[in-house]
Amino acid sequence: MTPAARIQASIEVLDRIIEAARHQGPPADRLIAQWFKDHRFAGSKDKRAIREHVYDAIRACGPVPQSGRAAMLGLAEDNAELKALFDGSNYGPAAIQPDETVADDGIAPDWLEDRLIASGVSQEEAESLLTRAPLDTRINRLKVDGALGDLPEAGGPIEGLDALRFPMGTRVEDWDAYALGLIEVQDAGSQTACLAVGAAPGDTVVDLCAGGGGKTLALAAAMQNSGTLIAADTDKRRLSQLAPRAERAGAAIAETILLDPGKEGEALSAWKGKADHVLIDAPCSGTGTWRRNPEARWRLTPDSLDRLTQLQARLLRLGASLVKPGGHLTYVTCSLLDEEGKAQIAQFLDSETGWNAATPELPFGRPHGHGIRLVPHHDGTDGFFIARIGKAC
Ligand SMILES: C[S@@+](CC[C@H](N)C(=O)[O-])C[C@H]1O[C@@H](n2cnc3c(N)ncnc32)[C@H](O)[C@@H]1O
Repeated sequence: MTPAARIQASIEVLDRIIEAARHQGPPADRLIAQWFKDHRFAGSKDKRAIREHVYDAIRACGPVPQSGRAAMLGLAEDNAELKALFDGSNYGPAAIQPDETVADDGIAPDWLEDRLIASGVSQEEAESLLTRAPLDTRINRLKVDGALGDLPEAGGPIEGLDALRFPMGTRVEDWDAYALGLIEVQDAGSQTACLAVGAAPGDTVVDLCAGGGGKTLALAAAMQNSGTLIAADTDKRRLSQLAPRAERAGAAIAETILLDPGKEGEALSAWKGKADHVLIDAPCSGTGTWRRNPEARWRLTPDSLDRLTQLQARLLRLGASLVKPGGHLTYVTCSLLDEEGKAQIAQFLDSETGWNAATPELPFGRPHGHGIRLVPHHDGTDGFFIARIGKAC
């Protein structure tokens, strides 16, 4: 494909992504993969270039762009080389017309930018949400005693964690060490959240929103496969990913429970007041993960955010009911919006007696309300709010 044809292809892909963002359709990654499947003539260099153009354009547009072409024109505004490719050549994009619509730049749709500002997120911090994330891995201590053997790439140790960082796009999934469960892909922020829980061998731990089990596996390792570890979620598809992952990681104690939305407490009644630790990795807006899913900011609406904050408050109360006297609850969101983090914990502590803030010293993050906040700009991790609260004895 010519460079101009790659731009036109990127415009077509962006059209699909914009349409999907407006109607809660498939995520960008899946749409890009589908486009490549439908256009087999695209070679590996073409694919790499198209993927890069598409993600650069998504990052460049704050609000949802009017069209793929408007998004690409927005990206080309400060890039003369890119602009020159709008040359009307065969398979390339038509020449730029005077008064053509150009998408707005910015961090996010206006209402969402306002919410970030209201949550005390600085311009620098907000911009860091749209940078590119490295690939972090956790060394699985259920399988690795001492030093990890040689890997195809060296990776840099992440201070404060038992972890290695690789450049973005490193294909660790192709490595033997990954297939053998010696390393797990997990952002350093997620690893920090697992550390906050403070799970130890012999404990009873409930991972209330376990999803595919990324944090469950880290908890099993912290517990050295000793104790009770419940992984619960309402999403059958995600929860079903845990068994093969646990097998690979040697996480023998993870037990899954599929929850019925609205009736979660019934399935968990056996653990009421019994858990040493409850982790709530709550469903959230994901504003802290825009480095990986930049188009997620086009999908969020004030209504969907309201629904999420209501669900978070409900899950917080449900999780708290499982904690035994003297036990702890760790509440986590990969979001920098205070209504999903700092304010949730403040409201809980204001309205419930017998609980106190107990967030431990962690390798990343700065104090934020009763917890800590991690931001790519400061911590090099995804954005997170993490708070641990303790129940009186
Ligand atoms: C941030 S994700 C969890 C990611 C997971 N802990 C990990 O480390 O991979 C939030 C999860 O909450 C789950 N969820 C949504 N509503 C829920 C509910 N009512 N009860 C329990 N889990 C719920 C979602 O299905 C999703 O898997």
